[in-house]
Formats: sequence, structure tokens, C-alpha cells
Amino acid sequence: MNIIEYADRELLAMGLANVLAGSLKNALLGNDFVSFAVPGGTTPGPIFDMLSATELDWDRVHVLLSDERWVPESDEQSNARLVRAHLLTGPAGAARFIPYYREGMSPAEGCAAVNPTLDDELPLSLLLLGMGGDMHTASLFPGAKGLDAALASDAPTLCPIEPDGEVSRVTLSAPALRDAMEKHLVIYGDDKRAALEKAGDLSPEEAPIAAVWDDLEVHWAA
Ligand SMILES: O=C1O[C@H](COP(=O)(O)O)[C@@H](O)[C@H](O)[C@H]1O
Repeated sequence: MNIIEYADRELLAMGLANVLAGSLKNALLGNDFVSFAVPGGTTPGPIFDMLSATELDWDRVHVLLSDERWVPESDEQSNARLVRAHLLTGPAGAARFIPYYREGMSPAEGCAAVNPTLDDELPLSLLLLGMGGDMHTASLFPGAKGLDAALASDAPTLCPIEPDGEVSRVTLSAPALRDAMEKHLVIYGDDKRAALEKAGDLSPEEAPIAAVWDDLEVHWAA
């Protein structure tokens, strides 16, 4: 794991958007299309805003979510809603988005419907992850119902998961995340940095970020 420190969050957003744009362009050189998985939550909006303005062959980029709350896009908690508002605009509006939520289906039924459509997206060409202070990444939450299944080496690509006291979710599994060709993690603040450092002494069940951090490039600002 390599940690890159930025002077502030704005510089991080600019720097990381540049890194991601360069990685997408490189990956597009050797492939008909590339798969780019992105997080939701409160952190990535400004990074998406900057990246979306970059000129590249977005029509050959497939955008996926690292995880999703099992809510329709009309719900403010929807990660797809965030991605549509901040990433799939301007030049990046030409990208192909692969949403997960299926109206009228349970998360497990939704995963069964979505999983066959993800086969061609693996291994992910480029992955951006976020992390919570509890060391969850994507929706691999410590103690969640479904965590063991999503951490298993033979886990399906997209798995249902029920974090304690939270809306039901779906998440890319640990193997799908771990096997990405290039992986970045963005975190802000001393608390998350301390949590990340602590995760090295813990199991993936206790600190799910530890399941995916081989070759992870970490982008941090206070
Ligand atoms: O629930 C989620 O949390 C993580 C971290 O979110 P943040 O708000 O602390 O940045 C995020 O990466 C994940 O995609 C999201 O669904």
C-alpha cells in the first residue's frame, strides 16, 4: 500500500482526477472498452466533477458502482444518483453506466439478475474506493449479514449485504475488488488515516479494507 499525501482536499480532487484520467486513457489504448468502478458516499463528488470534464473516449468506458444502497435513484441515498449527477455529465456523459437497483426485487434477486451482465466487466480495469471510519469499503461492513459470503474467494461478483441499522445494500465482492487491474482509495481526515493504519493488524472480517489492499494506492488529505 502506497500513501500519497495532498496539501488539501481540493488539490487531492484535482490530482486524483488527473491520475484516473491518465489511467483510463492508458487502459483504453489496449482495450475495446474499460470497466471503471467508483464509490458513493460523501467523498468522491468533487473528484467526479473534475474527472467528468476530461476529454477521453468516454463512449468506451463502462462505469460501475463499488456498491449501492437498495433504493431507487429518486432516493438521496442512491449512489447511482450521485454518479449520474457528478460523473456522468459533460464529456463523461457518453460513458455507459451499469446500475444495480432493480425495482420490485430484493437485493438477492437483484444480484442474481445483475451478475451475468457483469461477467464481461471483469477484471475491473480501474477501481476507485472510499472507506468509512469503521474500515468498511464498498459495502463490506464489519459485522454485516452477508459479509462472510462477500469475502469468500468464490463469491459472486455482486453480493447482497445487510449492515447493522442501515438500509440493505449490494456490494462488489472482495475478489472482484481485489482483482482489479489498478486500485485507488481516497480518504480524508486523521481519523480515517488512523483507521486505515490500524486495519493492518486486523482480519478482513474486522477491517474489510484489509481484504482488498494489495497494490492499493491511497490518496489522503487532512
Ligand atoms: O457507504 C459508503 O461508504 C463508503 C465511504 O463513504 P464516505 O461518505 O465516508 O466517503 C463509500 O466508499 C461507499 O461507496 C458508500 O456506499
